[in-house]
Amino acid sequence: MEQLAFQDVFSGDLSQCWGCGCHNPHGLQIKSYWAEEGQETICTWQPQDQHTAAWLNVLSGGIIASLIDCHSVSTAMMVALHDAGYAWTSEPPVIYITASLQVTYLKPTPMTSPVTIRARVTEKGKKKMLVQSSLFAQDELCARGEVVAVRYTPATQ
Ligand SMILES: CCCCC/C=C\C/C=C\C/C=C\C/C=C\CCCC(=O)SCCNC(=O)CCNC(=O)[C@H](O)C(C)(C)COP(=O)(O)OP(=O)(O)OC[C@H]1O[C@@H](n2cnc3c(N)ncnc32)[C@H](O)[C@@H]1OP(=O)(O)O
Repeated sequence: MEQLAFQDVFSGDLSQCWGCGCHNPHGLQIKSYWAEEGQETICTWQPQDQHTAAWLNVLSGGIIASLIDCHSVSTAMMVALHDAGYAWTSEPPVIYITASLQVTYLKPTPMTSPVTIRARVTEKGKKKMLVQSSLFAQDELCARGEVVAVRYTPATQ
């Protein structure tokens, strides 16, 4: 049986996210998994020709930022659920959104092979989490990310 990804349990609006919504046909449709339950997460994604920066075989920095954003916020949400003792395999009862996103581009990222992002939560506050990540291509570290994810409470609640 295929392994369940974090994004497979998002439905409704969450499943339409451009970076990670599994029901957005125009989006990146990333899939995130535990590398180590409750601690580290992993996402592997294959770039397509249209994701190029101006040079052929160099991945767009904006796409890299989106990959890091979505994988990191998904990680924050799943770590929050894990810490609260909830199963993460059904629609999440808490939502995190991006408060800040910082990307450091270390090397051009090639597009001929999949990129892999590994993330972990390095600081936990009552309402916010700091998620640090590394993006690799062909086993080389090409970018680093730092995302502040904040628990989102709709105004109507
Ligand atoms: C905005 C509507 C979003 C609708 C939600 C829909 C979908 C959610 C999406 C995804 C969830 C599903 C899967 C995950 C994957 C996808 C990732 C994509 C996510 C996005 O693409 S989403 C769009 C871009 N995103 C925004 O559109 C945010 C606009 N913005 C705001 O909505 C507010 O700005 C908010 C909520 C961020 C904070 O507002 P707030 O009132 O809750 O914050 P508050 O003041 O209470 O702070 C609480 C603690 O966060 C710290 N804090 C706050 N802001 C900070 C910052 N910028 N940097 C560092 N720390 C910060 C404070 O310092 C305090 O920290 P401490 O607790 O330690 O004092």
